[in-house]
Amino acid sequence: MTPELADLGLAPFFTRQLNERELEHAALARVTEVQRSGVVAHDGRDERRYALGGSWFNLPAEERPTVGDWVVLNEARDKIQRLLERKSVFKRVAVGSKIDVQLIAANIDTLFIVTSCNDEFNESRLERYLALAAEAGVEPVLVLTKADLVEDADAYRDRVRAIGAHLPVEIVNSHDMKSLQGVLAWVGKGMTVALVGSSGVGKSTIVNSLSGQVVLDTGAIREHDAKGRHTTSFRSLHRLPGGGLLLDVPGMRELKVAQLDDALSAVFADVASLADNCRFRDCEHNNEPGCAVRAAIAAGTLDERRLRNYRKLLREEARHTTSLADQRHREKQFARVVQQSIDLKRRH
Ligand SMILES: Nc1nc2c(ncn2[C@@H]2O[C@H](COP(=O)(O)OP(=O)(O)OP(=O)(O)O)[C@@H](O)[C@H]2O)c(=O)[nH]1
Ligand SMILES: [Zn+2]
Repeated sequence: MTPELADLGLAPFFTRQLNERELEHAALARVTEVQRSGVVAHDGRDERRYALGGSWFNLPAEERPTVGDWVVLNEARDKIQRLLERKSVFKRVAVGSKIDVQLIAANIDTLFIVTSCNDEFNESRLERYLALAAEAGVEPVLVLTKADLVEDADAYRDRVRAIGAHLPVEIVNSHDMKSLQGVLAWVGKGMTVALVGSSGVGKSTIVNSLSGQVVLDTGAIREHDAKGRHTTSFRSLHRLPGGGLLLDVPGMRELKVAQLDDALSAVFADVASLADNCRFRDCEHNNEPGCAVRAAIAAGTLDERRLRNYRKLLREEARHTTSLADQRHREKQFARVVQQSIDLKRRH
């Protein structure tokens, strides 16, 4: 594989998926834009459009290429043959008469969850983003901006620690490259990052600072100059001077809760494990006797807000999964829970 592909984020995770024939003859490309009946992809030399034939559109949306995907080209390098398995994927789930999945971006390594050291800071919103990152399979890094405008930025670090003791946190002034060194460490060579966060928290400012100069929007690969300062941009994928790639698609900025299921119990593992200790297996943590969750709230070791937000996200999640099959499954599960609690009461 050419070094240019490594610059585009090609990693062993992807090359391992190639068969022998492909390893010898095929070329790879990374998708930089999705269009109505084709995609734009970069093969390490050029960025060009590839038409997608009708057979691609018979596939579910999740099996069609999205920005960030790696694809195998034919030997003539004019057609996409297949899609490589993804390391991670962000998707949006719209629920109407049927569930409609829309892919936003694939193969992001790190998600910068950007928030400011001021009133914009909101634990519940951060938990929502953390759940999204977990669902997508992406490592989250919390970036707290506007540290230069407050006395005690570390207080915000503590508030993040209360959500997750091991979450990586970077406290920055987005205008000041010196304070962005910690952030820079997450965008090493070949790493693909994306940013989410409310409007005005400083996402664009961070990108401009990291880029060191205006992000070029031409497609051609430019050689790094002697000082390695040039930034190159391929549609939605911007190459940063440090060797990392920034994936910037409109959909990322408006990310909402997708299908969260397991991700929620991961982000709220503390609540879930407390609930394991409730006397009743179907405890709703209201006023039931022997409720371990209520006990933790009373003891001050669990924030009631956290329980509320967990419930709210669970409810949203429930609304998102309303296909008939799922409904039946839920009904069965519910019947089982009811039976369990009847059994439990009999035994007491
Ligand atoms: N003092 C200070 N100002 C900042 C910092 N980060 C961002 N700003 C300012 O905040 C404003 C908004 O920053 P943007 O980078 O445009 O925010 P954004 O997140 O990209 O916003 P959207 O494009 O609406 O999503 C600008 O005026 C920035 O100069 C910071 O760390 N310190
Ligand atoms: Zn309980």
